[in-house]
Amino acid sequence: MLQIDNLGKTFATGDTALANVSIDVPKGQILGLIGPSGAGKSTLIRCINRLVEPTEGAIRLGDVDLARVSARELRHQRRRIGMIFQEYSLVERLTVMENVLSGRLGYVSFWRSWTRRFPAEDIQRAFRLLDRVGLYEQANKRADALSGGQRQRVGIARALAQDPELLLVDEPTASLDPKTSRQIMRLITEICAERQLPAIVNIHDVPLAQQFVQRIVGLQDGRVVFDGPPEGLNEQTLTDIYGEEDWNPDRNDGEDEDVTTDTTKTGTRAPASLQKAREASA
Ligand SMILES: Nc1ncnc2c1ncn2[C@@H]1O[C@H](COP(=O)(O)OP(=O)(O)OP(=O)(O)O)[C@@H](O)[C@H]1O
Repeated sequence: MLQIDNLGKTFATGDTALANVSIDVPKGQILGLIGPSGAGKSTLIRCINRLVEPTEGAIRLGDVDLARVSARELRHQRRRIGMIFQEYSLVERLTVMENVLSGRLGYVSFWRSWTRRFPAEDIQRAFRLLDRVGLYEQANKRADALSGGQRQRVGIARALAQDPELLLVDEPTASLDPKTSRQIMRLITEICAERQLPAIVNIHDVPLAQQFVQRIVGLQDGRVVFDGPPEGLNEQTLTDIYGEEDWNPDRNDGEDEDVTTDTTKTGTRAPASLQKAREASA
């Protein structure tokens, strides 16, 4: 479905953010993108919808190479890609319904979008989506009256309103508490399964990724250093991705403690992040 081939990005500053990145994402697969700060996760997501121009490589969505399409064609192609953002990117003073309908803006005429007069079928679709994300009753509320989790549900419904073939999800839970984060990840994964939608989720929280995604790609310094199932993450592969000191949050908290083999808290020698993921899914 999505085929990223030998993708590279070097910024004008000379910083190489991505090098030789090749990833295929089949229909319905949810891929969690992990890696330390500066590894290139956002750049990869932004190259796919060409918010950042790739320096080399191909990004095929179906049979269209998004890296090669003209600016005019790109507007059309972007309708095929739904985006979900960390900070929701809602229009706060508009209602929930209006925010969801804004996902249809790429499909309606200039006049309709300017006057915000959407076809009846778009409104029906928006109600169905609000029902699916559990916000049917909130349709007429202003976005700024919602909780963070509810706002993210609006963001999900808006992305789906454009009937995308691919979801790009950038840190969807970074502003949410742990329970709401799990609810949002569960909703995204269920919806992807229902619609056979492929998704790339940029996610900092490794245990959360392990709990919900089917495949993990680890970036380090712009290169893919891990590509496999969540069970493939272990002390060695996490060290490949995050470096010697950085992948275990417990280790960072305690200056001199060596907690990678801490048996007091976990009762096992499993890396803490893996242990947390097991606990969360238990
Ligand atoms: N506009 C830019 N100009 C120059 N360099 C940039 C630009 N945007 C990103 N970079 C560089 O590209 C590299 C990858 O950055 P990117 O933001 O993609 O990383 P990231 O993995 O998303 O990090 P984080 O988790 O902190 O968001 C970094 O070295 C960064 O400094």
